[in-house]
Amino acid sequence: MNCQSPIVVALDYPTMAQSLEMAKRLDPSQCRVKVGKELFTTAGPAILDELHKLGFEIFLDLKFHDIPNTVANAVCVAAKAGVWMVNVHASGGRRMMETSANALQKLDHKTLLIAVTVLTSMDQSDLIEVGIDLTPEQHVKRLARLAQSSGMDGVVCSAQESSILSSELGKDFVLVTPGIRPAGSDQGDQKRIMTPTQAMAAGSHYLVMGRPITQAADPIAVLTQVNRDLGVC
Ligand SMILES: O=C(O)c1cc(=O)[nH]c(=O)n1[C@@H]1O[C@H](COP(=O)(O)O)[C@@H](O)[C@H]1O
Repeated sequence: MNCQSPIVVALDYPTMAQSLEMAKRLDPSQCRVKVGKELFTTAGPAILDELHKLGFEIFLDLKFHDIPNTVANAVCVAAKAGVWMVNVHASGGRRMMETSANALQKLDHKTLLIAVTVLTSMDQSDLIEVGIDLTPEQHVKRLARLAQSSGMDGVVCSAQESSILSSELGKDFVLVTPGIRPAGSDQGDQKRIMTPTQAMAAGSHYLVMGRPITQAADPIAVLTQVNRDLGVC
């Protein structure tokens, strides 16, 4: 399915049934979907088959962070399952990312390999508590440069960093941005947020949206409006 929309809907549900109920209301030409830790832990790899059968491209968001051998093998299993995108934590370091990128290159699968920089739920005070005396933007830049030179296709960052990363790392380096909130929607636990239109103008390639769509009274209306505002679909 060739999807023109940059929206990736986060299917953060506690059961496979609930996630499939939402997926069946969505149209794979209007969005991609993300399977994260909650859904994968309850449903296992079977959820990937079910969503593929419905025609969706899938971002498998398990944020792998472990020794190089373990992460590279996990990334390859994900690629063989046919997912469109998979992610690891950039803070796992160069050898972890390079080993994963090299292992993936040997396969015949075109899965995008993306590194998480600084979680969008974190601000400067959270970084200080874990021993990082940099602003979120400085730390994102450092990790994104490391990710790029380690062979990653792109990074997960907040849209607040998209503009600077786009100009420093080039327009082809994929920027996946969660923490997307249409004007007036609940911020929840996200700290570094932007609206969909602002995020695209800043240089984001893909916008991850969960609760603003999945918890809405009419999820399809929200998705349709966002796509319309962005001039796609
Ligand atoms: O890798 C991610 O997808 C991710 C990284 C990050 O820094 N922040 C972040 O929110 N996410 C994911 O993006 C989704 C955001 O969901 P909402 O806050 O409900 O829109 C969740 O599924 C998070 O797990």
